Amino acid sequence: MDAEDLFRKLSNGAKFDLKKFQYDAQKLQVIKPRPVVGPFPIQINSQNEIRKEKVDHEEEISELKLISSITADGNKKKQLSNKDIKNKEAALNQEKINRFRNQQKISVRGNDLPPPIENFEQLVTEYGVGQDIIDNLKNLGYSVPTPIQMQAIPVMLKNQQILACAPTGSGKTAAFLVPIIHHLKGPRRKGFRAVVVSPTRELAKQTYRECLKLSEGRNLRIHIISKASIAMKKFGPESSKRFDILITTPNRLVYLLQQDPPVISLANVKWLVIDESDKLFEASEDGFRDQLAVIYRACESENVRRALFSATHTPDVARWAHKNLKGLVSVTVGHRNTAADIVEQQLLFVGTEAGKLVAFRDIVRKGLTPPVLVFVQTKERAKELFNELLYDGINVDVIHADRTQLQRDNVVQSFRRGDIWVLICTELMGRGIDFKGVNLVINYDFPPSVISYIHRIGRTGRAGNPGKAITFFTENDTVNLRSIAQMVKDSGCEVPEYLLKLKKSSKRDRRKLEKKAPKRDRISTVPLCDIKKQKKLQQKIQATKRKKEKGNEDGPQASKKKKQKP
Ligand SMILES: Nc1ncnc2c1ncn2[C@@H]1O[C@H](COP(=O)(O)OP(=O)(O)OP(=O)(O)O)[C@@H](O)[C@H]1O
Repeated sequence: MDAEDLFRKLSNGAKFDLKKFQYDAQKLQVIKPRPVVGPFPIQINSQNEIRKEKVDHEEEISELKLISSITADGNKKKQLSNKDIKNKEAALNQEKINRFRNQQKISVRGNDLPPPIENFEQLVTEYGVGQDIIDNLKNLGYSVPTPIQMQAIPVMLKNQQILACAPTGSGKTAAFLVPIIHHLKGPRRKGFRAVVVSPTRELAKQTYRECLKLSEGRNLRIHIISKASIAMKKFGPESSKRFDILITTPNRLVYLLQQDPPVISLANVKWLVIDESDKLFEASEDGFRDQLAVIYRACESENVRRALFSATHTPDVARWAHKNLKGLVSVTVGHRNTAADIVEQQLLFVGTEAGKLVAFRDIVRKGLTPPVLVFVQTKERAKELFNELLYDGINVDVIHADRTQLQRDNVVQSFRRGDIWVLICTELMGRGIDFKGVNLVINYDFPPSVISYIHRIGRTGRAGNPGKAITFFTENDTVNLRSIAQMVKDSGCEVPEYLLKLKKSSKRDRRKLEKKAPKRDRISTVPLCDIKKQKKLQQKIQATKRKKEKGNEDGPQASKKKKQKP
């Protein structure tokens, strides 16, 4: 009888939720004991350990000094030279650093590596970072650094170029913003000295907001390129001198750079940060990679430093970074390309396309705890599902590339405020977006890649909060199913055994799926006679929303925009 059978027997044959009863299962060795990999629990739990280790380490060093003083008196056989003591001290220090990195699941490669910080105060004492930045961090509720912040901040403070990979929701944004704000000090009227590139406008806006908060009191001029600022011809060689930090999507920046003559200069840029670097390196239809090349060339200063951040790692980016970035330090937290295991994951077989709505309604019937994010593969399907759920009377909205920027902004705001409970979205929202407290992510359509799965489900389980992700799959979703099932299992969640034994999909099929979404039946169960009724309802809702949006535009948003003006 193996341990699992024994466990079942002890529990009267009941099928145990191994995730829920993880502690008992680990004790009975039904599952392997797993260290908590989520960034937040590790560091919070380990604060006492850190203190204890510090004491142990100090004791070791003073013991070393004591031995040497005894030997100096000639009471011991071998006298330790000063050099020996120094070497031994350095070895003990390194051992301590390694132990700490192991605890925090930080692995690091490169030369001249700074030790990780254990608390934000060390930034003041060891790197001369202003207390105002630490206060700003504290005001945001960041009392202890996350593992990526522990290691990436010192690396960037030492002006080293970095390739960083850490789980979704683990605080990468502050990890690159803090050193940049420190380096730039205050406004200089030299034009942009730091650029942060993000794949979507929503993410750029979020980073912009975090940058404003972290740099409060420094008067740095932070700018985000908007359609309006382009239309108003806000840029020009002189006017852009007023700014210090630029946060943007690649296409808008490239548009300005490619004007004849260019209306924006990146000649004084000291830091170029590529957030979601693997996405921006994709040679996709969006042409991100080509756009990135234009930006890269425009940052022509000899001293420009680059920092690449993402939750997922692709060999392409790593190869490029190692080849092109001098003195590169690579920092990885946890295992590469794994799902944040603070998220409880479930793979749900729904048979056919029609089964998805049934399953969704079943989840709603059992009780849905908002906010909920629902991912579909295309904007057409997002609209279809929206119509269905609207008909069900669910408090739902939808975001996709066809909506106007104002609509997109308003939807994001409403979802953040809790006015919308269920938000249907496409891959657009898959990366980087930090909605506080998303309880559930539903992959209504199976993700096109393992990387996409990691980012999508990473919209929940952020900043140490638990989350849940349910992924529907039909009999046609075979590509990547096995890999994703393995990932779910490795995170300690249950998956049906047969999924792990499926045939591995070919590279060609995986590529094909990434390039083109598979054909699926329309999402629609609304009887024809009700369609008219539904359209009317929709028009009514849209009209109310438009009214609201107009109100918002004239109201607080407009005054906020005025405030941000340089
Ligand atoms: N040191 C900290 N202590 C507490 N909360 C933090 C800390 N650092 C960041 N956070 C919070 O954690 C959440 C996730 O941070 P962030 O958006 O930077 O994650 P990320 O690693 O960039 O995620 P993704 O890979 O999905 O883009 C945010 O809500 C942020 O405010």
